[in-house]
Amino acid sequence: MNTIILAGGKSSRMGENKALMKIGGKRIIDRLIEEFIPVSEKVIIIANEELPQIDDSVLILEDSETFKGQGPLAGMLTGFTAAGEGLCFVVACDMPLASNKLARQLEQTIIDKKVDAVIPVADGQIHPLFAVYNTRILKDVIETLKDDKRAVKSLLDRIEVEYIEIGNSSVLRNMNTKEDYLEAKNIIERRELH
Ligand SMILES: Nc1nc2c(ncn2[C@@H]2O[C@H](COP(=O)(O)OP(=O)(O)OP(=O)(O)O)[C@@H](O)[C@H]2O)c(=O)[nH]1
Repeated sequence: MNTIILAGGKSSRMGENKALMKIGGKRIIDRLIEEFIPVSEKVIIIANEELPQIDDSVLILEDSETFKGQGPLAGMLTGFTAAGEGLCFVVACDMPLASNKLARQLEQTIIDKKVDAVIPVADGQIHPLFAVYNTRILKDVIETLKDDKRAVKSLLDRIEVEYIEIGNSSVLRNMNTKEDYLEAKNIIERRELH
């Protein structure tokens, strides 16, 4: 499995690049790289601005010119193209609690069920930006973007998806605002103190 970290958003609600914010003295992007390198053949980051000092083993790419900045689907297009045939785990750069354990569970499910994507559901909410996809859906990603549909949900309507209920999980917590950041920071720093 390859891992694609989506980091090409505008972070407009946060007011600063979410990927580069620090928790416990470490940037969130570096936390994600460390978490997913051990379970990935390749880790690929899709970003639209410079990310300084990233681990040498990680590939950093930009959105394609055609769909630049058009949302997470544009990043998935670049990531799936670079990854080639096979399975890709997609994670947003604003999920500092993301764990490789859950990613591996999703990977096992996509292998067993032979579907196009496996997406976790928590508290009735789907999390397509923490999910495993088979890159054979690349053409569906392109068609969705060409139809000017930017929501990942529009892609899901075209492909075969297995949803897995995982209950109430902080692993899937994402951060859009300063308040979300402080909550995630508290959880992680408290955990790392013990
Ligand atoms: N490559 C790429 N990633 C994106 C793009 N838009 C959003 N993302 C990523 O998708 C994830 C979810 O993004 P959002 O929180 O919805 O959007 P955002 O632009 O980061 O933040 P806001 O500007 O506050 O909406 C984050 O990891 C973003 O970095 C894009 O156009 N290209």
